[in-house]
Amino acid sequence: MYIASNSRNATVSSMCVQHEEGIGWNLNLRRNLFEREHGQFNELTNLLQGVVFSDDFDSCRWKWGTNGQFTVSSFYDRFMEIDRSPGEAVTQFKTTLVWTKQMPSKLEELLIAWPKGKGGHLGGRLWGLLPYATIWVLWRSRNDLIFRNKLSSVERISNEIKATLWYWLGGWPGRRLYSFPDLVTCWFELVNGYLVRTVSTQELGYGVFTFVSVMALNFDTINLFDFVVKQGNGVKGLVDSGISKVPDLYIQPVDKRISEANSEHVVPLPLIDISGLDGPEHDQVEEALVNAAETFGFFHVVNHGLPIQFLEELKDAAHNFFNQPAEKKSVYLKGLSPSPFLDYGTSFVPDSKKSFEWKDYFFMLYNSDDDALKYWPDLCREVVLKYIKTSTKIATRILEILMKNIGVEVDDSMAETYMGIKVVNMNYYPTCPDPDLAIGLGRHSDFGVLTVLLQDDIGGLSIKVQEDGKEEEWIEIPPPIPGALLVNIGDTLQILSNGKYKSAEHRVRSSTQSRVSVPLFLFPGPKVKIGPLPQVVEKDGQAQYKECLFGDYKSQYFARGYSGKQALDFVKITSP
Ligand SMILES: O=C(O)CCC(=O)C(=O)O
Ligand SMILES: [Fe+2]
Repeated sequence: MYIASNSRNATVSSMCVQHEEGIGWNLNLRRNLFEREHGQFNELTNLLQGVVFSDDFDSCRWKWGTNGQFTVSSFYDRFMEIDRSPGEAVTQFKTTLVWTKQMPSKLEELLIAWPKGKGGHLGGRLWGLLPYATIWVLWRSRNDLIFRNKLSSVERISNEIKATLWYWLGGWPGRRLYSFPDLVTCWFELVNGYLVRTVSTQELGYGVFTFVSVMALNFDTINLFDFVVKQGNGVKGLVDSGISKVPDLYIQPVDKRISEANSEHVVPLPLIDISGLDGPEHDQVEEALVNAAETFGFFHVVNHGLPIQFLEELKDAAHNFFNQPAEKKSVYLKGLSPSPFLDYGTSFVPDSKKSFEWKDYFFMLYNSDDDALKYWPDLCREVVLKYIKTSTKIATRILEILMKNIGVEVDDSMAETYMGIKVVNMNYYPTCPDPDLAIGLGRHSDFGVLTVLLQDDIGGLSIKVQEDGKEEEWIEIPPPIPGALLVNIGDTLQILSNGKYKSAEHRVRSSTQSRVSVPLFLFPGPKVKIGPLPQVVEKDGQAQYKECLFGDYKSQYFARGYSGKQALDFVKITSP
C-alpha cells in the first residue's frame, strides 16, 4: 500500500477524515489497485478500524516487546522464532554474518581454550591468570551490585582485575623488577611481550652482581630497535645514517622534555681547589666541601692531580671509541662481550616505550689491571686506568673530609669497603636533530657513594636544587672551566651520613652538538651493609634510613628505572 500511496510521509491522523457517524480514511492513493493488492487493502482498512486517537504525538511501538519498547533480546527472540518457523524467508539468513562464535559458551571450555601466554616473564604470567582474575572480579562486582547496590564502572573493574593479578603474583620473585604502574600504563606492551625486564646474575670475584635490562618496543619500532640496539649501531649510528627528525621512540612525554629555553637558569657550582687541603687553607677548603655536599650535592674541583692535557686525552679516547664503526663497538654488546665487566650499549633503563635516551655508552668495571690489559680496548685502556686510579684517590680524600666532619674516621679499609667497586662509563650524546623532543639522560641520582665526572664544554647537565624556603627547581650547570672535574654525592653517601649529605637529582638535555662525559662511579660490593653510620645516628638521635645490603638497594634502584630519587624511599624510615 505504501508503494501506491501519494503521501508517503503522512501521519495516520492526517489521513483521517471526521464524519458525523465516525471517522473515515482518505488514503490518497495515486492509482487504482491491482487485483493482487486488494487483499492487502482490506487488511489495512481492518487495522485502521481499530485506531483510537489520543492527544499524544504519533509514536512507534515495538510490538514484540513489553510496553511497546524495543529491546535487543525481544528482537533476538522474535528473530530466532521466525528463523525456526518452516517456510519463513529468514530461514536462509546467515546468522554468522552478524554473530561469530569466538567465545566458548561454557566457562570451563573457555578456561581450557584460553591461549597460552608467551614466556615466563610478567606478561606471560599475567595472560595465564587473566581469565581467573576476570571471573573473580566480575563475581565480586556482581555481588556488590546485588547485595550492596554498588555499581562498578568498566574502568574500575578493569583496574581491579589488574590489581588482583598484581596481588596474586606477589609470591613470584620476578615481580620485583616491575611496578604496579607498569601494569596499568603498559598493559598492552606487557601482555604482548614487548616490555620485558630481565635479570642476569653473574658471579664476580666479590660476590653477586646484578644487571637489569629492559626492552620496550612496539611493532613500528622493531626495525629501529634492531638497528640501534641489537646490531649495535647505537643512537650515533642513527644520526650517521642521516636522519633529519627524532624517531617517535625517542620523543619524550611533554613533562620529561628539557628545552634549552627552560635551561636559562644557569648557576655556577662551587669551585674548590682541593690542593688546599694540604696547606694552610685546609679549614676553608674543608668547609667549602662540606657546604657543597650539604646543599648542592655537586661541586667542581681543580688542582686534583690530573693535568688538563690528560683530561683532553680521555675525552678524545671517548670520541675515538664511539667514532669506530658499529662492528668494532658491537663486540662489547651484552651477551657478546668478551668480559662481563665490559658492556657497550645505548640508552639506559627505559621505564616505558617513550623513554629511550639520546645516548650511547661504554661501561667498564675495574676488576684488575690484568683483566683490563686482556680485555679493554687499546684506544682507551691506558687513560681510563689512570683516570680510575687518580680519581679514586681524589674521591677517597673527599670522603675522608666529609666523614671527618660527621665524626667518622675513614681508613683505607673503610674506603675500600664503601668505594671498592669502580665503574667508568664513557657516555656519548650524539647530535640531535631536535633537542627539545629527546633527552640525553633522564632524571636520576647516582646510587653509589661518590661520582667523579669529566665533562666537555658543550654543557647540558642540570641538577635539582632546593634553596631554603623556596620550591625545588632545576638549574643548569655551566660547562666546567678547563681542567676541572665534577664531583657528586650518591645515594649511598646520603644514607651513610643519615641524610646530611645530599645526592642531587640530575639529568642531561640533548644538544645539536655531540657531547661526551666520563663518570667514575664508586660504590660498595653487593654484600656490604649500608645504613646510617652509628656515630652520626648517635649525634642525630635517630636514624633516617634502614640498614640494607647494597646489592638490594641497587636492585631497587634499577627496578625503578630513571625515576628521580624514588629508590631512597625503599630504605627511608617513615615516622609512624
Ligand atoms: O653526562 C653527564 O654530564 C652526566 C652523566 C651522569 O649523570 C651519569 O652517567 O650518571
Ligand atoms: Fe649521574
